[in-house]
Amino acid sequence: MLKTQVRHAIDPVSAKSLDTDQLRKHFHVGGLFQDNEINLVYSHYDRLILGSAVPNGKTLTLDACAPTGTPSILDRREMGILNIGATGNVRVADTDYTINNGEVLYIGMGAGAIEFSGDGRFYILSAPAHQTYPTRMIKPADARRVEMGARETANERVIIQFLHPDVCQTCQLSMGYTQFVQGSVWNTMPAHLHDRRMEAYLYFELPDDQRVFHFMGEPSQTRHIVMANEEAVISPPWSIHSGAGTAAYTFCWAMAGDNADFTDMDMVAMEELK
Ligand SMILES: O=C[C@H](O)[C@@H](O)CC(=O)C(=O)O
Ligand SMILES: [Zn+2]
Repeated sequence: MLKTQVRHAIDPVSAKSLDTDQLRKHFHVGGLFQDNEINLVYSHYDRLILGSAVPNGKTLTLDACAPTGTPSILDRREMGILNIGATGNVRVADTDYTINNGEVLYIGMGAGAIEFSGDGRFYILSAPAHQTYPTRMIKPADARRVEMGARETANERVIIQFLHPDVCQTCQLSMGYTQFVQGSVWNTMPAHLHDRRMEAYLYFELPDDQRVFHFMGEPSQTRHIVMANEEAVISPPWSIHSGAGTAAYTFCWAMAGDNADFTDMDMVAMEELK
């Protein structure tokens, strides 16, 4: 079963006035990863689609998706899929790809219908594309690893870059995940902005009774959204995106927009945060 929802873009002036419920309605994405369902959220920030497929032993097919208006979802789009569950299978254009936990499949524009099966919990990301790049599997050993932070500041972590210009060519999608060294809980602090690109985070591998306080908003108007395991949050181009967990976790980040240069970000000085 395919379920879709659309989230319109909110400007920073409007966002200042939102209360907790309204902030969550616009930016927080809960209820993903339901057995036997494909759940997609079509965001108007750079038209990124994020979502999930949990085949739970059956076969789930993703083909037409009403918000894109095309016969098949990838007619004018590219896709990245991360498996956060047990080993599963994705079938694209008559080829079967076995995807283990922590591996990423890139699917180029025009691939046609996508079939999910096996025991995977698939996190799906898709952005508009202008040309076809080859569909391919990317394992953690093929990805770029960037070590960041320090134990003293509780932000020691490794950023593992899968859809990155040095690893896998894409039109605009960039994607990977960040893992923590034990005891570190802060992601993306010091914070940054990149008005050229929106971003989405999926928090996972977080114990069910723990939470991540995700920080968003303009640097001088920060707000927090409390995140549980396997929940996602949409980060507008004008917003910081940072989090602190009450326990360790992993998170998948993905971006769409202009300039796929990962390092093209504007750091926010601590004194600017309010
Ligand atoms: O623009 C890049 C993204 O915000 C993330 O890659 C940041 C991140 O994974 C981290 O600092 O832990
Ligand atoms: Zn970022």
